[in-house]
Amino acid sequence: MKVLMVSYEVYPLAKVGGLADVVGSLPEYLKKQGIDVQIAMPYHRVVDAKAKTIEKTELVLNTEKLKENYPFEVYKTYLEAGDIPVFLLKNDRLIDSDDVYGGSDLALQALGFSSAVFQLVKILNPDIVHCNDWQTGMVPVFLKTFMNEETPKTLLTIHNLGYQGTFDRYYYELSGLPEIYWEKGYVSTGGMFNFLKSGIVFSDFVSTVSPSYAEEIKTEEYGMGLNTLLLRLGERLVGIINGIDYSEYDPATDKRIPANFCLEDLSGKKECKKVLQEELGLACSEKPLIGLISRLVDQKGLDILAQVTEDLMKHDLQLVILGTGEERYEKMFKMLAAKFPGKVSANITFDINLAQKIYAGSDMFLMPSKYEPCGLGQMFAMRYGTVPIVRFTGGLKDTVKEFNFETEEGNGFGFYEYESIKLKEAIERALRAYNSEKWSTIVKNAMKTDCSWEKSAGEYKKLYKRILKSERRPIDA
Ligand SMILES: Nc1ncnc2c1ncn2[C@@H]1O[C@H](COP(=O)(O)OP(=O)(O)O[C@H]2O[C@H](CO)[C@@H](O)[C@H](O)[C@H]2O)[C@@H](O)[C@H]1O
Repeated sequence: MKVLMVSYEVYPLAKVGGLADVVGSLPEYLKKQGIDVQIAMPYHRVVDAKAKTIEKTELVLNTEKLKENYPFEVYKTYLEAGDIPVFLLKNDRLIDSDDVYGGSDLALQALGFSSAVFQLVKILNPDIVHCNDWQTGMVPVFLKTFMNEETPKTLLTIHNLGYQGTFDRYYYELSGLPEIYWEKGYVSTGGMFNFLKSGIVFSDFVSTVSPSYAEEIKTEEYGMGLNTLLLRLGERLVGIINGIDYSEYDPATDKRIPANFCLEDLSGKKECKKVLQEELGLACSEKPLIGLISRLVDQKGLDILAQVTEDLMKHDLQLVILGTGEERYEKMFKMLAAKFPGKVSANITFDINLAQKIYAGSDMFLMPSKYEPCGLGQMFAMRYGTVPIVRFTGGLKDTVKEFNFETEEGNGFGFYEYESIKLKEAIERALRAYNSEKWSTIVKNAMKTDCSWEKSAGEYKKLYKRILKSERRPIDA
């Protein structure tokens, strides 16, 4: 079975968030399941610094379905893990920024890229095209509109419904697609061209990154205006929990952390904490150290955290933040660090090595998300013996269970209602547990939680088979 995965982010070539982690690691595990996987992504400028070798191919992909042609040259590299071919689609006019999402015209860039992928599909001839997020939402539209018998089936994975890629109608006119799609509301919401919705309407199957989120997005509360459409998908909407790469992220062998450790010998974790405290100017002590690594955006529950930070500071604890995002949150954490030196460290930067040190050196990991399609942070944290404190929503609900002092089951702490008081109570429960004799049991339970890709890659394989067997989905289903 041949699968072409299409994504804007692929770790290590270009990473902004969790999308990169998933598309950078899942293919290796799919290959182990016997699937022939290839990847297509834009040739972002950052790729040059991350790829070991890049070769130019003879291929040029014309965006002939669009009103104007934006030729994409095709380069090729490989993901070291699993030796997976990656096609890099290059057009310097459209990809004109050092930042993955910093392009001067992101709508045109994504439209051009998707149209070029359509041409690439005709050349590579996969059985399934597996698209990811709004940036690739137009690929299924081009495929279904101009399809013949050989056209592959399509799967669109939603990593985050909060980002739909909505743009002015002007871009729909550039797409060269039939006006009837607009009239029927297949490609728009509220008078705007909506890339993600287009992808959902035109894909054969849609998946998201946890079973709970797959249920949640059918409701008004989480559906971001697309709940009715998602509900109508019925069996064609599937939730598969993400995994993390257990060979790359292994506390027993990870070279990015100051000392290695494992379930049987946790002494290295203490060393990681000490070095982290020293590096970040925190007082070296046994006090519980809470880490938070996140894009600093509303989704991540930072508004309810803001309401309780002062109260939390009354406790004997330390807090390390790593993130970038909305200015108000960046400012909030900087001010907190200034007010509580030695107790709070705010690192407003993007640094994957520091992230690793925080996952390994913290005692607890905070993720109070308003919504969370899957969440990888809590998985990395647990792998490194760091106990998650989460809001039980989406993938957080599927991976973290409240520790029960009687049965000694559970790998973390959490709360359901999106309220600051509930968050504060969950943190306080974790702090009490830290000072109890049960703490090492909780740490070990977290480390024993299986977040590896093996099982989920098997689920994707089953889904691909199901997609191949099923009828093509009519556009207006
Ligand atoms: N400043 C910084 N420096 C270094 N590393 C940083 C960083 N800020 C964030 N990261 C890293 O970026 C990744 C974030 O992944 P998440 O899955 O937790 O969230 P994200 O919202 O980006 O992903 C979306 O897609 C993923 C993948 O499907 C879903 O799990 C998730 O729920 C959904 O919101 C982690 O690897 C984290 O360590």
